[in-house]
Order: sequence, then structure tokens, then C-alpha cells
Amino acid sequence: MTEPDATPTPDASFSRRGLLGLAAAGGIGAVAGLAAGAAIASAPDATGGTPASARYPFFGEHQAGITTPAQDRLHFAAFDLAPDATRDDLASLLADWTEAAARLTQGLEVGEAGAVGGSPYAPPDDTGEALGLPASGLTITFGFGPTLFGTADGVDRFRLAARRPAALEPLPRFSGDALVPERSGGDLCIQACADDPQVAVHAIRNLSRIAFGRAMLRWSQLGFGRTSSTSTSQTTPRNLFGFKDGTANIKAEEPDAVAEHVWVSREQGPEWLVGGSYLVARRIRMIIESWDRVQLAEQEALFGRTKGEGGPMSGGGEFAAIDLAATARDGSPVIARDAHVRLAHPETNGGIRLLRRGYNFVDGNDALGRLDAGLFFLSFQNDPEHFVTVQRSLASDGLNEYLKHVGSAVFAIPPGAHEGDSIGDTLLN
Ligand SMILES: C=CC1=C(C)c2cc3[nH]c(cc4nc(cc5[nH]c(cc1n2)c(C)c5CCC(=O)O)C(CCC(=O)O)=C4C)c(C)c3C=C
Ligand SMILES: [Fe+2]
Repeated sequence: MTEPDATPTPDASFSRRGLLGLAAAGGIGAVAGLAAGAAIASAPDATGGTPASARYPFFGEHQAGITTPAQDRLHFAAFDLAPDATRDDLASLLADWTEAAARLTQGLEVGEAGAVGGSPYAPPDDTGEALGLPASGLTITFGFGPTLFGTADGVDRFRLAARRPAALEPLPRFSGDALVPERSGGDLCIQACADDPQVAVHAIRNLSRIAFGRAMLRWSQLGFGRTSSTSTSQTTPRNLFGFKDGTANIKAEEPDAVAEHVWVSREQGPEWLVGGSYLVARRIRMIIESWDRVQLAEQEALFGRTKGEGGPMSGGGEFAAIDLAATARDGSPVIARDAHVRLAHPETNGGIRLLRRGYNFVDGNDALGRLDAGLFFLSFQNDPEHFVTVQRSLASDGLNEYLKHVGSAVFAIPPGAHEGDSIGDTLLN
């Protein structure tokens, strides 16, 4: 199958209510077939986003939710397998999650009976809060953490140790890390992205419910206002420091860059992960109250980009190439030595590029009355070491005075499943 991500299907009639009859008549196979066959490129809306009715095929060569145009909302969840879970439990959970995700991403309820079509004497098989809502561009992306392949003390619970990709190691400690274990790690992860927060939350809630007895939620994160564009059809959004974020990101329309930096190749292996990727998640608290007292010129120098248009301080519009060698009359670099874009730039990092797909978050406030706000940084790359290299380079980032990394996780993202197969089949079979 060709890249599924760029072919949303706009069809307002595909709401959960509208599909009840269709699902009963043909089941998910019919609906999935219809979705793939009816793939019509949709025009972006005025903000460069996708229409609420957009549906992305769940099945395909790669999982959706990576090069898919970044949706506005996120619910991300990390899970741990139950202490007594077996390899069969893991396989059955992934099969159940695949079936559910294939339905949810097409705007269907999680099970055929749905929220109101089952027995009045049993709990409904869908929780119901997305009844009547369209698919809203929902994508569901699954990942496997290092602890799935063996615990820190060497226990190979699922007979997977021999299949662990050498690159799938817990991330090293970085200078300035203030990680909280309760916001880090996990055996499994699910990234649910949608243009409606209720649709993303509904997906994670129902997938968690399906996991009951086999896996439990370890931590989760809500996100809004995507901080990256992953398609040239999208406008560049802004992060909570007020800067355009995602300008120099890898875009779906750069297939060579996606192939070179995002998908695991046969040469990299292992075989079961070819066509997959690695996901790094970092919950980065932004000390916005301090930031808001920084002068505009200093803010721009810290990023190396202008706040208005987002162009590089070395000159030109938003998408102009950054000239890291440019000097001022006094010989000092125009892009400061500690500027974020200098330290994160491929030229500084041996050509490394990451596909960033992060979200803003605000989770209330702390005891000092400061917003618990920041960037839930997500990046996809075909080797987690690429993130490590860039993050180490950012050790001297001037922005660090305003940042605190409090959560961290890394996951192998298996390739997409073909219809009739389950996510993770390439690993388990
Ligand atoms: C280790 C990877 C990165 C972390 C962590 C990170 C945190 C972080 N970034 C911003 C805001 C911006 N980042 C921008 C560019 C940029 N950032 C990274 C990597 C990490 N950022 C890369 C690879 C790049 C691209 C560099 C390039 O090729 O030029 C920008 C500029 C606009 C853009 O290109 O996206 C902004 C703004 C924040 C606020 C933050 C932590 C909270
Ligand atoms: Fe950045």
C-alpha cells in the first residue's frame, strides 16, 4: 500500500451514528475497504488543518500518525503489562487493540454493539462520548518500550529478549534532566492524535478499557496546538514561548528525507522493525513566567529566529536557509553560539534530522502559582541515537534557563499492519 497518511477522506456522513447501520451490515472489513478505496485528497481548511471528517486508513505499510499532517490534539498514553501477563496476553491485547483502532480511526464505535446497541443488562461496549462525532482525522500509533524486551534486572517475561533492537535502550541521562519516574518509561505506548480532543480522549479511554487485566496505564499526556507541521499544506503553529515551531521540520512531501531519517531500513534492521521507526517522548516544562520577562531581542537571539515571521536571524523569510557562518560587523556570529537553532541544526549534528511532532500542554499550576505548562516533545527517527546527539548538543542551549525536562520515554514503532494482521505480528510471529 502506498503512504496512507496523505490521503484523508472527507465525508461528513461518516459519523459514528451514521455508520451504525453500515457497520452492522458489513463489519469493519467493509468499512476499512471503503476507506482505502475511497481515498480522496481533501483540501486543507483555512488554517492548513484537515476537515473534521477526515479519515486516515489504519492499515498500511507504515503506521499512521507519523507523516500524517499533524492534527491539533493529542492524547498520549504509556502502559505497563500486568505483572502476571503472558506472551499470549500480549498477543491478544495487540490483536484487540488493532481491531479497535481500525474501527475508531474510521469514525466507528469501538465494538459493533456500541454505546447503546447492546444488552441493557451489560456495560456498553463503547463508552459513548464520541457518539455523533466524525473521525476528526484520528490516528492511533502503537509503540514498544525497552522493558517489553526484558526488565532492568534481566527478566525476559515475553521471550522477546533476542528480538530487542540493539538501538532500543533507555535514553541516557542528559545534563539538566529532572525526570520523574511516574512520567517516564512504559512497556507499550499509544499516540492518539485528532482534530477533536474528545475523539482522541475517547480512543485512549476505550483502548485502556480493552487492556483491563492485561495492561494498565502508567502515565498519559494531553496536548493541544500542535507545535510542528509535518506537511507543507499546513501553516506553522506556535509554541508557548510564542515562536513558530516546525519550520525546518521534515515534511511528508520530502520522501527522500523521510526515507533517510524516519523509517527503519532493511540495512538497519531488525527485520521485524523495517518500515517502522523510533519515538522519543520528552515532557519539557517551560518556565513561561520567567520567559515573559525576557526582552524581545533576547528571546529572538535565544532561538536564532525572529518572533514575528520566524525567519532566521541571518536574514530572509520563514523558510530561508539559516546561515550559521554569518557574522556581524564586530565579527561576532549573527546566530549566537548558544542559539537553539544553531545547536539543533543538521550542520551542527552531522546531518541528523528529526521528524518532530510535539504538542503544547498546560496541566494546571504549581504551588507557586506558575502554570505547569510546556512542550510535550515527540520525535520520530530511525535511530534513537539521533535524538541523543541533538539533545547532547543542546546542553549549551541558552533556552535551558527556561526549560526543565521532567518526563522521558523511548519506543520502537513497528511498521503498519496489513488488513487481517495485527500490529506487532512481525515481532511476535
Ligand atoms: C533534541 C531535540 C530537540 C528538543 C528537545 C527541542 C526542544 C524545543 N524546541 C523548541 C522550539 C523550537 N525548536 C526549533 C527548531 C528545532 N528544534 C530541534 C530539536 C529539538 N528541540 C530541531 C532539530 C530543530 C530544527 C533545527 C533546524 O534544522 O533548523 C525552532 C525553530 C523553528 C523550527 O525549525 O521548528 C523552535 C521555535 C522548544 C520551545 C523546545 C523545548 C521546550
Ligand atoms: Fe527545538
